[in-house]
Formats: sequence, C-alpha cells, structure tokens
Amino acid sequence: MSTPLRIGIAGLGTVGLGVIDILRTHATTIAMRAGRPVEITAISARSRRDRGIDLSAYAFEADPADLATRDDVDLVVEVIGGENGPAKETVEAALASGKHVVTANKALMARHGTALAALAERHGACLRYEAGVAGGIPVVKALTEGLAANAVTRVMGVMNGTCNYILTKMEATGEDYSDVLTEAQALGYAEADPAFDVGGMDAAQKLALLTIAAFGTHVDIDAVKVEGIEQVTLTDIRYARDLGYRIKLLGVARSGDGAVEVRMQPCLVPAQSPIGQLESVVNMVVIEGDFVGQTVFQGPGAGAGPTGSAVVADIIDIARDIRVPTFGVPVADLREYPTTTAGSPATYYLRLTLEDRPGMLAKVAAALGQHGISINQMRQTEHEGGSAPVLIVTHACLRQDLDKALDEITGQSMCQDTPVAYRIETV
Ligand SMILES: NC(=O)C1=CN([C@@H]2O[C@H](COP(=O)(O)OP(=O)(O)OC[C@H]3O[C@@H](n4cnc5c(N)ncnc54)[C@H](OP(=O)(O)O)[C@@H]3O)[C@@H](O)[C@H]2O)C=CC1
Ligand SMILES: N[C@@H](CCO)C(=O)O
Repeated sequence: MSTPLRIGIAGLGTVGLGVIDILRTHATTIAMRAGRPVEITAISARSRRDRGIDLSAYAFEADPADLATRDDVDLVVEVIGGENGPAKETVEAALASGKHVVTANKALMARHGTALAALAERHGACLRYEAGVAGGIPVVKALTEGLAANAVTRVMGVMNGTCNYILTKMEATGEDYSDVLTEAQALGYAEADPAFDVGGMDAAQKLALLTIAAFGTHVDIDAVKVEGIEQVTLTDIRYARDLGYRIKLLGVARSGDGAVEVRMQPCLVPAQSPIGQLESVVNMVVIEGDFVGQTVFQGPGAGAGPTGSAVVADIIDIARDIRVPTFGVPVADLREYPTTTAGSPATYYLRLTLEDRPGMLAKVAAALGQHGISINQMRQTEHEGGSAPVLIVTHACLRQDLDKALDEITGQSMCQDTPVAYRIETV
C-alpha cells in the first residue's frame, strides 16, 4: 500500500464538515484516483462542541497553527475564513514547514495570495484555492490547466451564490430582502459576516483571483471597483424584467489599452441569456480566450457539498503529485499591469422618480443630451401621487458622462428620489 496523504482540517463549519463527509463517503474511490489513501489525522476549531458526527478518531488542536506543524499532517485544509488572524497564521505556518495547503478562503487569497504562493514556492509546497472561486465549479483548474494555451481576453460571471439567491428569490416570491438573506445564511451560503456577500466584496475577491490567473498579473483588491446589491429594490428587479432583463451581481475583468478593467457591480443582463437565466445559489463563469473562443462554466457556488467537492479535488491533485503553480505561473513571472476602473462604454438602465409637472421629461432629455447621452427607450409607468416614475434605456455612453448628467438632474430638483442607474452588460 502506498504512503497515505495525511490531512489536517482547520475549521469545522459548513465547508470543513463537507470535506470530512466527502473524504469518508468516497474514501475508496478517492484512494484509487489519488493513487494513495487520503486520511484525516487532525482537526481544529474554536470549540469541541458536538457537530453531529463522530470526530473522535482525529487529534484535536485548539490552535490551528499547531495543527499546521504537526508531524502527522502533510496537507492542511484551511476553512476558517478571514483575510488575517488564525487563517493566515495557519497557512503561513503550514507552508513554512513545507506542508501543502488547500484553502476555500478567497479573502485571504485575494489579499495575500501572491505572497503566500511565493512562500509555498520557496518551501516546495503546493497552495491551491479552487473552492474559493465559484464554489463547486472547477474554474481555477480550467484557467490554469484546461485553457492554458490561450491568451484570455475576458472573464466574467456571477460569483456570489448568496446574492443570486437573494435577487432571484425576491423576484419569484416578492419576499423582503432581509428575510431572504436570513434564509441564505441558514442554508450555509453566506459568509460569517454577510456584508461581504451583499456588499460585493466576496465576489470581488473571487474575481481578483480569476484575474491574476487569467491575465498573469498582480491585482490590488483595493483597486477593484465594487458595488453590492444592498440598494437593489424589488421595484427595479420587476421593471428590469418588464424590459426583458434581470439584475445580477456581475463581475467583469477584461484586458485592453494597457490595463485590466476589473469591476463587480449589479448589472442588467438579457433575461434570455445564460447568465440571465441563473437561479438560486448557482454561479456562472464565462472565460474567453483568443484561440478557444467563449467557454461557459455553471454550477453551485456555495454550500457544504459543492465547496467540499472543490477542496477534495485539490487534495486529490496534490496526492497525485500534480504541481501547478498557484496562479498558473510562478509568482516571479506575474506582471505588474495597472487595474483600471475607468470602464468601457455601455448602455444604462435609469429609473427616475420625477415630479409630475409639465416639462420634466424635456429637462431630463436635455440634461442627458448635454452630456452626449442619447435615449434608446423611455417608458413612463403609473403615476403615484405627485410623482411620475420614468424608465430610460440609454444608447452606449461612459459612466462618468452619465454621472454628470444625473448630478445635473438631481441638482435641478426634478427628482423626488435619488436616480437609479445600472449598467446593461453585453453577455
Ligand atoms: N460556506 C460556503 O458555502 C463557502 C465558504 N467558503 C469559504 O470557506 C471558509 C469557511 O467557510 P464556512 O465553512 O462557511 O465557515 P463557518 O463559519 O461555517 O466555519 C468556520 C470554522 O472555523 C472555525 N474557527 C474560527 N476561528 C477559529 C480559530 N481561531 N481556530 C480554530 N478554528 C476556528 C470555527 O470553529 P467553531 O465551529 O468552533 O466556531 C468553524 O468551525 C471561508 O473562508 C469561506 O469564505 C468558500 C466557498 C463556499
Ligand atoms: N458566501 C459565498 C460562499 C461561496 O464562496 C457565496 O454566497 O457565494
């Protein structure tokens, strides 16, 4: 029998327990695929409370950094979470001891990934993070292996299951935003602090990781333009639907003009497009390469099973001694490439709540026209009291010009509410 790969699991929450379940359920198959047994030897969590399964066969470490340096651990699974603190200390301790690390922690990887990858390289260890990007979808592997022949031109997608769950459930049931968020938390989809989900940062971290692997560049997570879904209302979800669109928290990274444009924001996409049809916790990542064209990856983006599946796949690769650099190329070969938030031209959806008096629409059209923005569609919906809700779809324009026009409209006190503007993305 070949030497087992011995695993220490730091974190026994949704993902940690999912990993243990898969390693136990498929122990025989995994051993055949990995070419050797994969055995859990040690675990760590904050408390030793009952987790509904028998964990007595494994050594327990109260401090996950101690687990990381145990002699009977060859590979550490870090599923604690957080960009610093115990997660970072555990991963650093493991890599510095030459132990492999598999993590689901995109916050850690987006902030410190290249430094950690360099540490792994120095100590001859592997650092993998498939589960950190789009849950169960093997999209990191697709970029760093399956599509390695290509120059990537664009990566985009829906990468936060919690947000897609909220947006689609609100649309289907009319339920309140906060009630649906509570459901997503109960299902184990949300981050420990769900503000990372609904504020867009969780998805932005995933997009940053894909950008590094796709374009071979360093990415400063703080330079990524991030907007969340907290301000998205059922009213806009329904109006967008009436116009043939759905609102998605969409991430886009594209190269051009000597920079990479990276942004994560709520956008309208055609309702009939593959991204427009995504329901519930499902994620989708679209990768475009110069030789392959467009490839589309779809699957569950969160939850114990899908995320555990990605963690275990990384473990199996390491057990097989497959050594792919963390971001597809050695850290020294990653380029400095500016990240731009300038944004390419796009059409926009606008909702304005105008005062219901003569000449208002003409003033709006004039303000848009003065900034070179022409109107493609305009629809006035039912009047409410003294206000007249107006929906506008523009022709392609730059966001900075639109913002100037909206400032002018707001400055002239024509609107009773702050104007709503969402980019309409070509997908
Ligand atoms: N949930 C999901 O669907 C997905 C999560 N991820 C990522 O996976 C990681 C884990 O997420 P998830 O499982 O949901 O998180 P949970 O909050 O469910 O679990 C976190 C675990 O870490 C343990 N922990 C926290 N602090 C310490 C510490 N100081 N020492 C030891 N253990 C500690 C907790 O212990 P205790 O239980 O005792 O409190 C808990 O078991 C995160 O990085 C997350 O972003 C990635 C993809 C999907
Ligand atoms: N909170 C994340 C987990 C998966 O990374 C989500 O909802 O997508």
